[in-house]
Amino acid sequence: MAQILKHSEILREIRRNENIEEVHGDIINLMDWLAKAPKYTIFRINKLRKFDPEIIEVTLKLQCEDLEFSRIPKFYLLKPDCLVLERWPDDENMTIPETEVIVDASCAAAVLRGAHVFAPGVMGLPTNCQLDSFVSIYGDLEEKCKKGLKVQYNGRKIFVGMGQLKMLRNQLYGEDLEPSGIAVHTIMPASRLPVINETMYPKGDILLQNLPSIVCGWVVDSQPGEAILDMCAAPGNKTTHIAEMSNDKAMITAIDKTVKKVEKIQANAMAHGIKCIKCYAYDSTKCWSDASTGINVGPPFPSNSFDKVLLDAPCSGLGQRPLLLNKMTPKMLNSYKFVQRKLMKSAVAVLKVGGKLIYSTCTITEDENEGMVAWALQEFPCLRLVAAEPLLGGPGWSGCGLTDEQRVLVQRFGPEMDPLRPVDDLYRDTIGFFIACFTKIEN
Ligand SMILES: C[S@@+](CC[C@H](N)C(=O)[O-])C[C@H]1O[C@@H](n2cnc3c(N)ncnc32)[C@H](O)[C@@H]1O
Repeated sequence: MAQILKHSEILREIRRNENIEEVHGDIINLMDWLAKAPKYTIFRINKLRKFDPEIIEVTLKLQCEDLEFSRIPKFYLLKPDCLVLERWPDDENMTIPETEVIVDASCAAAVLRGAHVFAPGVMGLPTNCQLDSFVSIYGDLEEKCKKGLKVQYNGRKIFVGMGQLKMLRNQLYGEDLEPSGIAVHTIMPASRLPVINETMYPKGDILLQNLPSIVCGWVVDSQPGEAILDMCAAPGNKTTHIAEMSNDKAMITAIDKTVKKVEKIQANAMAHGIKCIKCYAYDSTKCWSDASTGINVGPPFPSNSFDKVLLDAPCSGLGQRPLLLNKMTPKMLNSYKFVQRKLMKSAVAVLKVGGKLIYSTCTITEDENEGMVAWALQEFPCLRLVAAEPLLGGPGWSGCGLTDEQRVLVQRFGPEMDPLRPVDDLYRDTIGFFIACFTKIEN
């Protein structure tokens, strides 16, 4: 349970309700939910390319034969740009091999979401293993397993799946060795999510993306000809989505802090066959200056420049699932709202009157979500909160500075069931995420 948060004081920072007794049960449920993988795998489909679902069907049928199962998981297009894959049926039995491979916590989390085990994540492997033998994959929950362990690991560990060994000890451990590539080919994660990945398609055709991130693109709803600023864009997963939604016809400006990060956005755009994105390495907290002449020369930009601004803010990232290990301290957790406020200030300045500002985070804390919305509405009287449509996630938390009328305008993706808006299981069993949408009514 709440062991995933090393610092129990963090619980108080997540939801600052004065009556902590009242919300304690909710927070414990939230921690349990965070520790598990979502029940669905989601891929974003590149609308600019033709998508062939048969590749997935054929792959799943082959896996089904290997596993000696009788049927494949369900999969379907939720929308033309969103593919949903369900889990392997629960009544099909999985065998658990005796040989144990120990992997680090982030690798274990990836396996639970259907990934293979890559060499740098392998902490322990017995000496007498055979290539292609079947192994059980365990995640080290305490970071106490020494790299290269030869014997059984007896620390706190969690079974995350079974697979087939593709590398031996001499390829994984040794001085001056920097191993790369797949060390264990995952066959069946403990979550029963299918092992399907982007490499089965030409680069840029499909992208593994969490459903709320895709919803965020739908909220931006980019149209051809619109001037759109993506203030915190790297690696460009939402930037490429909004470009694709506009059929590569919006005028998108993407910013991130460093040249390296901007190169990632450019590579992503190229793989997706997108031309309508201009990228800049810049500090978005300073992306506004009235001495500037226009948006085409890059930041800083004049006031009232963009039809839409996406502020997908740097955040504490506590919505990631499964969250198996977390080193966040209360001090770190408290630091994010300050940069978010600075970014919000620039976002409001460069947004046109009548324009749309979309604020999002992949975290669960009140301060970074409802708290930011309440702060922005108080700080910028020119802003009005509008419905972040399509409203697919739940309403914002109560007791966090928003009225019920305001709570239903935002989207909080989490396990809560709020009578203000029932939410379909598909949109509840995602990562923790938050989206709010504002419009600027005057200067
Ligand atoms: C949540 S991630 C963005 C993810 C991205 N929108 C996507 O969907 O692929 C936040 C990003 O904000 C960037 N960032 C943080 N502070 C920034 C600043 N002052 N100016 C510009 N970018 C910043 C980080 O480098 C990071 O890439």
